[in-house]
Amino acid sequence: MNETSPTSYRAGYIALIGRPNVGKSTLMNALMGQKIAAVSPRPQTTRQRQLGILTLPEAQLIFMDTPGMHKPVHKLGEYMNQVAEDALKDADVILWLVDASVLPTPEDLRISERLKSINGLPAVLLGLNKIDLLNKDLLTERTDQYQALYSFEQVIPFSATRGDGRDELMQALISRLPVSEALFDPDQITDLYEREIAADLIREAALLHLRDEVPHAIAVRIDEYTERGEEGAYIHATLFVERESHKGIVIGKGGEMLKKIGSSARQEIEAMSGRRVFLELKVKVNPNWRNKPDALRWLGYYRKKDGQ
Ligand SMILES: Nc1nc2c(ncn2[C@@H]2O[C@H](COP(=O)(O)OP(=O)(O)OP(=O)(O)O)[C@@H](O)[C@H]2O)c(=O)[nH]1
Repeated sequence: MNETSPTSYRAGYIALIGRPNVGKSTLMNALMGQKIAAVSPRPQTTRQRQLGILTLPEAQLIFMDTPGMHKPVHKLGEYMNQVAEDALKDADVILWLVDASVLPTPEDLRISERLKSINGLPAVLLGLNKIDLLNKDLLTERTDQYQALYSFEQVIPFSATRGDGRDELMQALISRLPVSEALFDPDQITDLYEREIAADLIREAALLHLRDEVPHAIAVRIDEYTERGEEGAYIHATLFVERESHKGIVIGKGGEMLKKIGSSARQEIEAMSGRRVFLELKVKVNPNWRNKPDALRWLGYYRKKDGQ
């Protein structure tokens, strides 16, 4: 097969869906060979849709990493669910990821009901992730349990962290993309600007270091992102929390916590951007920001498509 032939090249969109914490961002980062999506052990790390563009000699795979589908409890939650649904309609193939190490949950059931309620969906593949945590004898049984949820075109067991099944997964996806020329420049790997990625990495560092009740109420705004030539980049960012008490927790005793968050985030941003970074963080209270449409808008959580 001639790899450059326009009649054999494939390109298209792959929607990654699944309940929070099943490994969508981990898979995307692993396939891309670099970190472009925030990953953390806490659910709902991914808030906005973002593209990961992987250009290979035979195909261009455009991954849409979507926020985990969950029951919305505030406006931000509603926004996140809407983003996920939009991605489904735009996709050429849907990859529904589940955590094979556990039984299907009520949230998985909700997703299956949602998919069944949308007409004219593209092919839906089941990605059984985290098989490294599953006893091999259980794989068939677990596959049956998930297949009972939806009539999938194909089931692919894999492990995003260990790499098992990754080639099969890639082949399954590529074979379902339309024959097309590349849709993005081969050098482009994401549609997010570096500063948006940096904001996500700072939020991720905060999620990793903080205790349960605070993290979801944190938003990050990049106030300044300046190139300083050979010296690297200077970034000033504000972490918004909902309560005065949370501000104290984020800053920590003698500023220790904020220092830790800043130091982890700086290392991640340096790895992502390939240059030195000077990072300054500040914490501000914006009460109940998750329920304020104007705050959501200036923090970037509006639906770009509708211009809302
Ligand atoms: N053991 C194991 N852990 C995994 C695997 N894939 C992902 N994880 C872990 O699962 C957790 C959640 O991963 P994420 O990639 O953030 O999950 P997500 O589905 O993007 O989550 P949201 O952003 O909340 O929607 C992280 O701690 C990952 O390291 C896997 O194949 N095996």
